Amino acid sequence: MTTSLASLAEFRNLLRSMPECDAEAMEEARAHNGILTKPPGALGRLEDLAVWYRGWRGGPQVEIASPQIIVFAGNHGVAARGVSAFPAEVTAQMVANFQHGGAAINQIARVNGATLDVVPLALDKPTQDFTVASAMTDAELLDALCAGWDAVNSDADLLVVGEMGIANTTSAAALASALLGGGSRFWTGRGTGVDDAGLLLKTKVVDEGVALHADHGDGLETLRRLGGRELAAMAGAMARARQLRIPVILDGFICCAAALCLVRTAPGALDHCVAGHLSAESGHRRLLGAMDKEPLLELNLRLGEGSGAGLAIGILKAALACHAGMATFAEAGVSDA
Ligand SMILES: Cc1cc2ncn([C@H]3O[C@H](COP(=O)(O)O)[C@@H](O)[C@H]3O)c2cc1C
Ligand SMILES: O=C(O)c1cccnc1
Repeated sequence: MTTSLASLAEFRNLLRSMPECDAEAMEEARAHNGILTKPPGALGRLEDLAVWYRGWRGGPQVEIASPQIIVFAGNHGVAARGVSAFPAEVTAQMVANFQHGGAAINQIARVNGATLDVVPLALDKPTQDFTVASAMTDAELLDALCAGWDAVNSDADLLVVGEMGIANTTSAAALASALLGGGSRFWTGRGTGVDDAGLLLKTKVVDEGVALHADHGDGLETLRRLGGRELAAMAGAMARARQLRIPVILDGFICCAAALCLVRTAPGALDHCVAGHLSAESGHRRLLGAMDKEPLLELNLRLGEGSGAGLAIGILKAALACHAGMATFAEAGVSDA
């Protein structure tokens, strides 16, 4: 089945008419939490996660059996400005590493029972340097959104989207700065580990991009101007997951910058997403705050690839396993309060 989007206008329309969560399934899940053999609320956020998950899946499904992780890779024209501690060729080299099973995300996917798909996006054709032009044309943005949209497995019951793209923390900082304001230095972090001089240069580059492209449209148009193919593909995949009622775990700063573009195009577009972790990239806490998301984990990761979200799959699986597998007070013969 081909599911590709015909136009950016179609994507915008779809985003504004996405399915909502099933209030009845949520109510049922809440009531079920209340009769399990534990003090009320004692499983904390695990209880909320079970309610949220069941609300998005609807119906009686109570276990997570088929999580999918997709890593999208893209190259950035702005890398030529020297904003990363690593050279641009690392993007393609890491794609090969993902394909051979040698990256962090391969191990995290395996131990959490998730499939891992790797989708390189025109790696030999970097986006335009956003300090001189729009990163992508309309057609390039649409292609990348479609790549994300089409990569989602409709049989998956949970989705994590990750990325690989040297210089993409610069792009993510520019998106956050353009869409949320507050000044580029609030959003610009060290990424792969630039030194103080590198951070200064990176902040200046973000400033230049924002000066050229801010206030020129909605989240999607900002994504076209300041984003990258892998960010757009992540956005396309998150939107497709919403259409399929597949809950999504958000990863770090870059994934969240892509997500921000969706919610700045259609409010409510991220209601099916939960924040997997707090990245050590400096702007992430503020970015999560702007999206009203509370991270599940804080492990000082600053990697991307979907790593923090991939780790949170285990938390969500445990939440659903408790919800479905625990005995009720009546079943276990345990005295109720
Ligand atoms: C070997 C290696 C593996 C990675 N895996 C994820 N990233 C992460 O680092 C990059 C963003 O940082 P910056 O904006 O500073 O380039 C992205 O590719 C991101 O996924 C990696 C980076 C490197 C070097
Ligand atoms: O938080 C992230 O996604 C991140 C941070 C640093 C480098 N790469 C990714």
